[in-house]
Amino acid sequence: MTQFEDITYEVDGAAGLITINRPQRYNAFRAKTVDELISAFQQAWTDRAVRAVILTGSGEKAFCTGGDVKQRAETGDYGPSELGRFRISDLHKLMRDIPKPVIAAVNGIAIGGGHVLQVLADVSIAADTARFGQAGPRVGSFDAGFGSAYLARVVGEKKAREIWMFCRQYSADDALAMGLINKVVPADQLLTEAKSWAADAAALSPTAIKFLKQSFNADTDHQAGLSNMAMTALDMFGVSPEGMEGATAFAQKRTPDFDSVVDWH
Ligand SMILES: CC(C)(COP(=O)(O)OP(=O)(O)OC[C@H]1O[C@@H](n2cnc3c(N)ncnc32)[C@H](O)[C@@H]1OP(=O)(O)O)[C@@H](O)C(=O)NCCC(=O)NCCSC(=O)c1cc(O)c2ccccc2c1O
Repeated sequence: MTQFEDITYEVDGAAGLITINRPQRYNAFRAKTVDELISAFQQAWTDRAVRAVILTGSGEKAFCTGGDVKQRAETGDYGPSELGRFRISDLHKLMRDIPKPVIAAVNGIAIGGGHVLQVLADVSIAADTARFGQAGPRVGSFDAGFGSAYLARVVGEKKAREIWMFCRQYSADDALAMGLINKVVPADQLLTEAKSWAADAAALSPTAIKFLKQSFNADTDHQAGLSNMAMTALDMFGVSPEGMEGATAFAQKRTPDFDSVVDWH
């Protein structure tokens, strides 16, 4: 089994269990974390014993809080990576393409790029203590690819626009009511519940599930092109004065002053 630094990966019954393990940063991801997540999802794809993948976060506070904003404030990027590029877009596509159900077990706050991961999971089960939301415009970032377009498919245009344009946080019950997640359970039952969903999937035809997942995806696969363009834009915006003001303000624990740096054209 591959040893990882930022995540853990184990096979538990029919489930490939991937846990983001950076609790000191509320399970925010850096480039290395994303490399490791890709590697774990690829292992799960080819392992016949794995019939569903569970994605969760370590500790009780956070599922994943997206990009590591402190790292970005320090270096303007998400740090070194195996292939020399930040592969979050590849991870998004992999979560969609892996022909097995991806179950997000949301154990705490899912925000920013961490929220996008739970949106892209095939199903999401949340602890009653979990919270949900987007944060990009607060920290000089955005996901104008799957993070916005696919979210709108999940919760509808009005709600998706509210989520991104006001950066509020929502409870697990709110998330369930808007169709953002599939089930809420007491926090101490979260992993048991997610594993039982994986076991249920394991009793079904793998090929039928593969065709169904590919069919569901086909209707939104064009969003991958949008995602490529959005990530190119984000690379440029992230290092702009406005993008950096958001990250720097977060790292310095102050309110961002976007007015002083915005380029109104
Ligand atoms: C998540 C919070 C709302 C929690 O607030 P709370 O008050 O409960 O806790 P603290 O704020 O005190 O946080 C505890 C502790 O964790 C650190 N931390 C939390 N989140 C992050 C993070 N994302 N990066 C680094 N560190 C984090 C926090 O600093 C505290 O540490 P101390 O040492 O001070 O104790 C709140 O923390 C919050 O709003 N967090 C930031 C959420 C956020 O803005 N996420 C990033 C959005 S941008 C993004 O995700 C993104 C995704 C992509 O896919 C990209 C792709 C390409 C380019 C850019 C991308 C990108 O930017």
